[in-house]
Amino acid sequence: MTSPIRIGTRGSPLALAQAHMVADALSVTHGLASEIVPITASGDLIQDRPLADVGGKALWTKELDRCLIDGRTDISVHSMKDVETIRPPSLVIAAMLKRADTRDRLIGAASIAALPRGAVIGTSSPRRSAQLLAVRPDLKPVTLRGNVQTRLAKLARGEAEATLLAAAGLDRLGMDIGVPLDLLPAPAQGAIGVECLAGRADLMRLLAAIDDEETHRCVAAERAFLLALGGDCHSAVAALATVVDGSVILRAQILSADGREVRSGESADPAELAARLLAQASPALRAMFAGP
Ligand SMILES: NCc1[nH]cc(CCC(=O)O)c1CC(=O)O
Repeated sequence: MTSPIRIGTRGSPLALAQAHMVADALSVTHGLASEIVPITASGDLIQDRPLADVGGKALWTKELDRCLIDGRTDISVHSMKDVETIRPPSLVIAAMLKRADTRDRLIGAASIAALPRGAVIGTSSPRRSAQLLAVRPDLKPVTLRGNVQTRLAKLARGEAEATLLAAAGLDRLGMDIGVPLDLLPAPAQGAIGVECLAGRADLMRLLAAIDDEETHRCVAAERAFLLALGGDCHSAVAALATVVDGSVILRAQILSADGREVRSGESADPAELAARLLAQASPALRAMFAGP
């Protein structure tokens, strides 16, 4: 390939940092030049409401997908956590970079236990608020949207006393803040995916060389679990796969919004685990999911 590879990305500082990581990998592995093409996603324009209320994960990918399909970009770089489980059939996630720290970090207190009674916690993630409420029912989750910098600015202005952010994102931004928590993360947290047109065999070959197979297998298992649950952006779902003796083991949980019901389990089979947790769940929790 002679012309630089055009890398479509969202324009937030985190998204740009991730796009540069993919550009570096292509440069190191193949000596290839690339060009970063920032694209505004509809999700970036909506800052005042939880995303779950305005259209979900497609808000992050729709414009990037359009650019690939129209040939304005060659590849898209995504936080895999923000990518819907069902993708357009003409696109394929051809590579995932080696996964970073999968944990959340708490910012604003030394631990969950150290938070003052009734503390206001800024997060728009149903998973994070349910997991917090499961251990501290007195806490008051409030919506806190925007990119990492925006959320931290809102925190500094006193919109909340504390917040949870992904360690991977903070690390990629060079922000050494917060304390890691041992909560089970969102499916695919910490993984960066590279997508291209399924018809571009030339690109798929290049991307295969920067793919981290273990990350890819684990994220695929976490996404298979999400797909089998039939969850949407309102459902609180956590999942983390690891490779143990060559096999993928998935640990996962589904939670009610108030954190009073938590169904957890472990399996080598994502669909089996989804079916098992749904079978254990109360009718109200099960109703949060479309099911297998
Ligand atoms: N939903 C926003 C989002 N998507 C991916 C990351 C962090 C990076 C990652 O998980 O790879 C973040 C920010 C956050 O949750 O703190």
